[in-house]
Amino acid sequence: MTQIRGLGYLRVQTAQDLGRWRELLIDSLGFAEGTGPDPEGLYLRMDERKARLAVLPGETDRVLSVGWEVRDQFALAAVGRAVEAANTPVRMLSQKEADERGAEQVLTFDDPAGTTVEVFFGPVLDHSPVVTTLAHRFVTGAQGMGHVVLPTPNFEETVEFYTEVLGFLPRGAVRVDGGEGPAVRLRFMGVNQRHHSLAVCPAPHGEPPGLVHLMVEADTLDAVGTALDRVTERGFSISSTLGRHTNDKMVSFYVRGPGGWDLEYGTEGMLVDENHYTAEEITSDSYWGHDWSGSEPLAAFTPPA
Ligand SMILES: Cc1ccc(O)c(O)c1CC[C@@H]1C(=O)CC[C@]2(C)C(=O)CC[C@@H]12
Ligand SMILES: [Fe+2]
Repeated sequence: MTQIRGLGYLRVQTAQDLGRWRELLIDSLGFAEGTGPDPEGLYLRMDERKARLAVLPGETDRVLSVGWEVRDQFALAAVGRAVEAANTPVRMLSQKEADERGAEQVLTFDDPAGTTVEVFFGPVLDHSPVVTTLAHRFVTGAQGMGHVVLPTPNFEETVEFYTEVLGFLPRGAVRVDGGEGPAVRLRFMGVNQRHHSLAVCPAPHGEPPGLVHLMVEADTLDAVGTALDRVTERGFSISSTLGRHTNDKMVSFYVRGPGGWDLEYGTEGMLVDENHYTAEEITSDSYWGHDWSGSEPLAAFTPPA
């Protein structure tokens, strides 16, 4: 049994205009503005948490850390022991660093792809109303913040680490090789009723930004449709049109953010019942829609210049 309860937060660095990020995240996708220690940073709320997403100014566009939540200090200690037993060095963040992340205590280590993982307990709440420009709610709670798709240059090792060391449950796969030659799969993994909180995707170069997409879920199709109108009006590039996925049944679209990775914005994701679920291989990403033909190349898959 995994100790990890869900995706808790995501911290990214950006070299791009924070005003443009604001147009995307707050004005279009309906994130609520939160607060945090960096006066130049953008802190986004989805619920009663202080900040679920932090976009912080820096030299390059890259993921700073992916934050996974555990129940309490005992679960955090158990994760620390498991990671150390796998010969991966771990470090406890300082009080100041934990405060910056809005958590009581945070453990950090690198995954085999080089992504900085943070595991935390005791998220700090902000009880002020979550004021969004879409008048909707984000689906979080026991399903966590959403899901991330991480690129990795050493796929098998990365999947083993998340499943065998951190205890993520396999939640199926999709072949991305066109069916010929050696199988190349994108693998989905879950830790709660959300079908996947994590997917890992083979990427040859291990290039920044170290992220393929972040998915967040809204409670209504109207919020998703309205968000799609807004990103289109504001001239953001639509990586994929609206469609319904075959595995998690999510209706979503993908929009390219200023950082070279996508935000997937969806609704109607299924709830997995672990008593009956088995990991399946899907042969199409969607029942309908999800036309990727207009997508600009993802930074994570673009070879270094
Ligand atoms: C297949 C699928 C199901 C549920 C999801 O939340 C989800 O993001 C995906 C992946 C969608 C998409 C794909 O299938 C083809 C390969 C793609 C374009 C990528 O390289 C990243 C997203 C992938
Ligand atoms: Fe996704």
